[in-house]
Amino acid sequence: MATPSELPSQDDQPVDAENGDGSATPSGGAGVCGCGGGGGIGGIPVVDLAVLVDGSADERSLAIRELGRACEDWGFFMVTNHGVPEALQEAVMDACKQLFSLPMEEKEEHIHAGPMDPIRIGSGFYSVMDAVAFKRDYLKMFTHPDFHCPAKPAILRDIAMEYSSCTRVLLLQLATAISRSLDLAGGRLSEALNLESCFQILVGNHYPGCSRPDGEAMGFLAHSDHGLLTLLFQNGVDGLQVKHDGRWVLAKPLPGSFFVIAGDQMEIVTNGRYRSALHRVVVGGEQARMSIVSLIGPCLDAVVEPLPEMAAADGKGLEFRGIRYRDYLEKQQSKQLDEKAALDLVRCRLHS
Ligand SMILES: O=C(O)CCC(=O)C(=O)O
Ligand SMILES: [Fe+2]
Repeated sequence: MATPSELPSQDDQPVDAENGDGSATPSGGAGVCGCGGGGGIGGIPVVDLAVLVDGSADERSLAIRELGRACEDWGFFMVTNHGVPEALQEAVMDACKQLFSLPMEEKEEHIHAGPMDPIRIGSGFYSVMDAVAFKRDYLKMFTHPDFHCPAKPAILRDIAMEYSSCTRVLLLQLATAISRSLDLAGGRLSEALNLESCFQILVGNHYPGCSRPDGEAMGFLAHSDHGLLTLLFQNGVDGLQVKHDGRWVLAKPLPGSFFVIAGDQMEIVTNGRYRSALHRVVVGGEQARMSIVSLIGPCLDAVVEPLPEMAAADGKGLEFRGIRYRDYLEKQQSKQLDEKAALDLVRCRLHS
């Protein structure tokens, strides 16, 4: 359970990445360029996948440069025109909602699961404010290379399988473009991390609404994700915040977009050039918040270490030691969430 010091304080309030009228639009325009944000009004970068994949050669190379800047400056961006059907997103959200409302005995067998079990259902109390407890319920399921899914609700299986494969394609496309943004061949990251056998999980997060609309509390403590890339969408209730330039920024999605979050394996393999993004969830409104996460990491047996090209390129030497992703995951999952402390397990030297 979080201590009061983990609650957002007055001077820790997020900067709104929106335009003052409640809308969030890409600050640079989403036209032909693949990434419309990052400059101007300080918005979260926006990457247009259609431009990245199908644009002219010039448009693609500009989009890749801007994607690289988004990874370097934020480790967090939105992706639009991503090709994942909206109906599929709604279906997966709905199926997860059904799972959370099942009676306890229907979920029992997965509630006592350990961090490396392929299906886990749990609840985490993260904070208390004025005796009001805020809670996060979650479902975690491993979906690749082997697909696992709770038996109930029955509709979840096919939907989750489809959503998992659709979002895996998208995440692998982004990994290829990110590889290019590092001046490497498109397949370099995939080859180094054996992404053909990538580890993938789907996570459903549910933060129940609260009858005290003035209350605000942590739904999910500040952390970075353990994998390579995380894709996330929400049910229309804001709460996700990302740390940028030392300040918390409220993440407001463009309609139809996903958030993409760089994880710890991205930081290791790029030798710190693309750092994992610190993010958290602050909840407290009357409406329940839900988010659906699809995360890919390296193959569980891949030893993740800085690419030699990256270590040589910046001349600062190796920032991280190699580690098998499975070992990293086990260690990270068995510890209390503590911002980016898990990365210290593999840090060669603490940078200033
Ligand atoms: O609910 C959210 O928006 C964030 C969830 C998250 O950070 C996670 O599942 O790792
Ligand atoms: Fe996360």
